[in-house]
Formats: sequence, structure tokens, C-alpha cells
Amino acid sequence: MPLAVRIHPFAAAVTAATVAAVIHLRRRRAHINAMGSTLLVLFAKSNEELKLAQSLKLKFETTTDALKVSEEEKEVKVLLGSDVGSTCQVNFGVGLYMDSLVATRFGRLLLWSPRLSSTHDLVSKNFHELPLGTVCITDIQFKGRGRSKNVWDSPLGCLLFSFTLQMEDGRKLPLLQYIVSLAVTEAIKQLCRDKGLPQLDVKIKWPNDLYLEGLKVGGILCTSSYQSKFFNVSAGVGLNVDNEKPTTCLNTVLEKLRPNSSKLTREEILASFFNKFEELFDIFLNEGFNVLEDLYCKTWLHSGQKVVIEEKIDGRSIQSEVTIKGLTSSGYLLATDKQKNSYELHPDGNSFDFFKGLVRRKLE
Ligand SMILES: O=C(O)CCCC[C@@H]1SC[C@@H]2NC(=O)N[C@@H]21
Repeated sequence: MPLAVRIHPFAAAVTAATVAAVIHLRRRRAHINAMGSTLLVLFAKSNEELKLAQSLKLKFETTTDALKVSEEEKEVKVLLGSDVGSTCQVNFGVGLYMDSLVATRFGRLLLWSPRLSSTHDLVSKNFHELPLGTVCITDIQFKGRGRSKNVWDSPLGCLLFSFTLQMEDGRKLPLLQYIVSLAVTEAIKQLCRDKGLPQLDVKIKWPNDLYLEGLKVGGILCTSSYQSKFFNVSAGVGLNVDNEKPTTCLNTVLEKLRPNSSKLTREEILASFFNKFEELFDIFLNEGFNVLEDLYCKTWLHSGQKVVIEEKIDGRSIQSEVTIKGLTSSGYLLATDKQKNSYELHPDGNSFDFFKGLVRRKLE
């Protein structure tokens, strides 16, 4: 039976105006997309950082090629958050994000775009232009990058961001991805506590995947280049917050644990991430990974996991079983066999699944 709905005349007027505005916006956005234009909006936490944002905008506007973008992003429009008018809608609650951010070095200058090829490409190509700790976030990526040149599916509802940092000690660099992973899992836990929500037990699958209830919900990508005694690092995170496809997402699991509870937002997770990351990164730099290893091993999926290693000895294939115990100082898997010999396990690079085709090196 059809439902009769009575609309208040004022509501009807508002609805008509809203519909017209939405149609106008959609047409305009469709026009922008058809022309291949890209919009980048700069936001800052403090007045000091706002000045940096203003000078960045000026530089990008006045110097040819100051902003390096992918081929697909030929026409780039850079705006300050305060310049955004009614023709463009920022689909990210910058106010909520900035209010929740207490980190003093990371995430305070934010570049938002409705659609980018890859936030990772944007920050790594412009590493030297962007103040350290700048974050780039987008709603959708059309050329998202995963590790080993994989494509990273980046639909709406995912938290997709990359940020910059510098490191001096090359021995610590391979371990940085673990700090980023841990900052994501700890940030989600903290947020669930703060909001009185059930705990989401997001786990780390070594080396850089995030799993929830046995399904992949995210991944970490860290790339670096070396210049003048520093490693310039671009760190990227993809996390499925709100889109049930292709696996599951944080909010679907929350809904299952407690129906009708409030949800996690990208804004809160991003701020909580930087708050945690700054804390963990400082511990990592000042005291080393050892101090965090316990927490890392409690958060990953592998303690006590048995792995079969296949080796060719004299042309014959020999299988042996080892047990994962933790990480070695260089960030690879530490394992022991039944005779209590210790090994470092390395991926052989041929398989998408890191746990297939592991190669072992005996440790003294
Ligand atoms: O392969 C992996 O598991 C890592 C995936 C990392 C994806 C994120 S999404 C935001 C940032 N931009 C990219 O293009 N990649 C990273």
C-alpha cells in the first residue's frame, strides 16, 4: 500500500531549494571531474600553520610546477579552507578533526581532496615543499598504491591518508611501518574507550596488514628516499571505516557488537592516530623498538604460529616446521625449531601472501 506523506510547506520549500543546490553541485562536480581537474583544500590547526598554508598556496599558484601531481591531475585548484564557498563541499569534518588533534608535530597541516590518484604519490612527490608532518587525505583514490606495486582499492567510506616524516637512523627505518600499524590499532582502541564503545580488536598481520574478525580492513605503506643524512619518509594508511565491501569495515563490526551504537568517524580516527603516532614515534626514536615489542606482539596475529619452511637441499625439497616467536632487530620474523635453533624468516618475494615461501637464515 502506498504511503501518504504530508510535507510541511516550509519543509517542501527547503527540500526544493536543497534539491536544486545538490543538482547544481553535482553538475559542477561532474564538470570538474570531466575536465580532469583536481581540488586540493588546505587546512591548518594554528595561526602559525595557517601562515604556512597561505604561503604554500601562493607558491603553488605562482610557480609553475611547484606542485607535482600525476598525469591525470593536470589542472589542480588549490584553496584555503576559509576560501571554500558554496560551490564546493568539503566532505571531511575538519573542525571535529582539528579539535580532537593534540599532536604537536603531525597532522596539523591538512590537505583534503575529494578525489586523488593517490595521497601517497602526492606527499612523496612534494615531500620538500610540504612542512614535515603534513597529511594529505582524500575521499576516493583512483590509483591507490599498495606495497610491491599492488593496486589499492580505495572506495568511499575508507580513511585514505599519507603524511611525511624524517628519520636519521637507517637501522630503525624498517621498523617504522610497525609503529604506524600500532598507532592505528591503538588509536582505534583509545577511541572506542573514549566513546564508551565495545573494543574493536584490530590485529596486525605481519608486516603491514590490518585485520578485524579474520578479514582484512586496512594496510600500511611506508616508502623513503635518502638525502643529506636524512630518510624522507612518506607513510600511508588505508583503513575501511564505513564500507562493507569488499570484506568488512569497523562500523559494521561495531554495529554487530552493539546495535545502534554511535559510529567511528574518519575525522576522529585520523586525529586519534596522530595523537598515538606522535607518542609511539617518540618512544621508538628515544628508547628503541624493544620497549614497544611486547605491545606489538600482543597486537599481531602470529605469536606461536607454526610455519612450514620449504628448502631445496641437494636438489631435494625438504620441509621443516618452525614456530614464530617475535621480531628480529632488523624487523624480520624470529622463529625457532624443535631443537631450539633460532632463525630469521624473510619473504622470498614471489608470493602475495608473505607467509608462503618464507626463507630462513640461521641466527648465531
Ligand atoms: O599494500 C598494502 O597493504 C598497503 C596499502 C596502503 C594503502 C594506502 S591508502 C592511502 C595511501 N595512498 C596510497 O596510494 N596508498 C596508501
